[in-house]
Amino acid sequence: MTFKVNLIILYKKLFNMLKAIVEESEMEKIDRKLLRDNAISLLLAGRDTISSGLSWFFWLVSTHPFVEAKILEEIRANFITNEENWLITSRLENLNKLVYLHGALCEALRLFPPVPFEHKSAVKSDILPSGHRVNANTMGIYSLYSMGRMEQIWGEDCLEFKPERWISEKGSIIHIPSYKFIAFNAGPRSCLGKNITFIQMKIVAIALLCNFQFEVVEGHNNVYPCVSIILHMKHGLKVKVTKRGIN
Ligand code: HEM
Repeated sequence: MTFKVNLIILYKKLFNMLKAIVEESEMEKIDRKLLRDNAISLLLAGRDTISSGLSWFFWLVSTHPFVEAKILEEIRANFITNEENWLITSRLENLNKLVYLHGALCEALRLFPPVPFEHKSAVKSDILPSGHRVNANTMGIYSLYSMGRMEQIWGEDCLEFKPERWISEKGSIIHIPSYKFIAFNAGPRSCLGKNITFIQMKIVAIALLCNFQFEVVEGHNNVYPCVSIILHMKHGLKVKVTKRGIN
């Protein structure tokens, strides 16, 4: 399918970039192993995370018809949508126009962060703003899942799926600091693939939403996360898929 080809092209570009960096550097002789390991970690880091994020995104969209309609309206307004031409969508400047879709993706990642918990260790003993003392090497585990749903952080409507939360009055995306929107972690070891994630998720979302409608199968009410390193759906997502044309 076209979107699969697009992702392969993206990864090929990524691999060639890494190759060029190694070839151009003085360390040319090193380490094809370094190159291999970096390419593999980029591929692995972006596989289950994106698929989990997309599953929750499609579930949220299919259960919020108003949001789905607005996403489709935005795609319709910004793209030529016949199949031959849809490759055009993979251009960055075109994807950047999809502000509402961007907001919907951020909102899905806020409510269902594919990496649901994280840890940090204290280099030396310290006192947290809360007054709690931590000793050197103490490991603190924190829940990205809970942080995405806290009223103190996101306000009274923190449990609602509201792409509008991310959009300013002027219609542009509101920048939210990574210590608040924590799905990609914050600080020195945060996700290197954040930007490419949005490109990939947008391409898949456009390709699927333009061509198909997804309805959660009646009676499949047990959609909730399983506790694991990646926030998969415990019982998967059963959907009825119907073909549609966007025009
Ligand atoms: C929805 C998609 C994604 C989410 C939610 C996500 C989230 C995260 C998080 C929370 C971390 C920190 C992990 C830790 O501290 O142990 C991380 C690290 C990382 N991510 Fe992602 N990620 C996503 C997609 C991607 C993609 C597509 C790539 C690459 C193509 C990628 C590459 C990396 C790499 C290389 C690191 C390690 C950074 C470091 O340790 O310095 N990620 N990601």
